[in-house]
Amino acid sequence: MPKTQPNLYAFPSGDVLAQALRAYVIQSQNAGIERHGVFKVAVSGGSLPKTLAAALLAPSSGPGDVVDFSKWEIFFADERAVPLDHADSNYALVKAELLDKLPADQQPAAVHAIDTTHLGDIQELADQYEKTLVASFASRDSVRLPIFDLLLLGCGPDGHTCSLFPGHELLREVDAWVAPIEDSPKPPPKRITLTLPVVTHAVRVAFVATGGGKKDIMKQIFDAGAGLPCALVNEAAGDRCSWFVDEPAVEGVTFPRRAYL
Ligand SMILES: O=C1O[C@H](COP(=O)(O)O)[C@@H](O)[C@H](O)[C@H]1O
Repeated sequence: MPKTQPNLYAFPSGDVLAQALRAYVIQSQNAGIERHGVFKVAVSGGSLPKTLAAALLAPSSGPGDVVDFSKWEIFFADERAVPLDHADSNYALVKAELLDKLPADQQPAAVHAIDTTHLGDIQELADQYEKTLVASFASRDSVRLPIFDLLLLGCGPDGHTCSLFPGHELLREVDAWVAPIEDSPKPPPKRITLTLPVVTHAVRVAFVATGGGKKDIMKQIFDAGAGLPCALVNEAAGDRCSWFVDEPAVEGVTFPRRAYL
């Protein structure tokens, strides 16, 4: 069977990107709710939460354009081993950008932050977060991998995503759902992350990358296929993977763009 390609959607402005991202997330939300009554989504930190908030907090334009946070079960694609109110915490960022801005009747069904009693032992931190996934996605014996409805990911300027870094041995992890990393090249060094098999098994994976600072790595990911973590996701997920980028981020990239309809 021929391998499918990821969808590369490039937009002239952040506003247009946010509108398309909103439509895509709502489509994914509705499919998840239809499938199992909730929407199981994992989010990243970095630059993503701000763009996501711009997309999701916009007023609804009609009955087909409804973000129903009360059906959302939110997980973290990766997290830093810091307290939940620390400036480096991905949870703190998502809370400040998005969760704190939701009205009382639109609080998510669940927000799965890390259990901070395990900050000193990141293997334990990862194990505990994996147990959180097991509790939501059924037991590890009956489900080989959790299948998220959607992963909302960023792409670092080195091609990392989640806390999966180029050339790191964690890219070869095949068993664990959640893994610790002690030597992240980007600070802080201690983190936990969803593993590559979990990322690539999601129903949908969406990357958001904006700004000219990403154009060199985007060329490597799309035109050179250089074995970078983001490129590995593209390769394994194919057309289940969609990129929402602005024009500066893909300047010089020859990989064909698709129109977002
Ligand atoms: O360290 C991290 O970086 C990536 C990418 O961040 P960005 O600011 O370049 O978009 C992010 O997706 C990840 O969650 C975070 O822990």
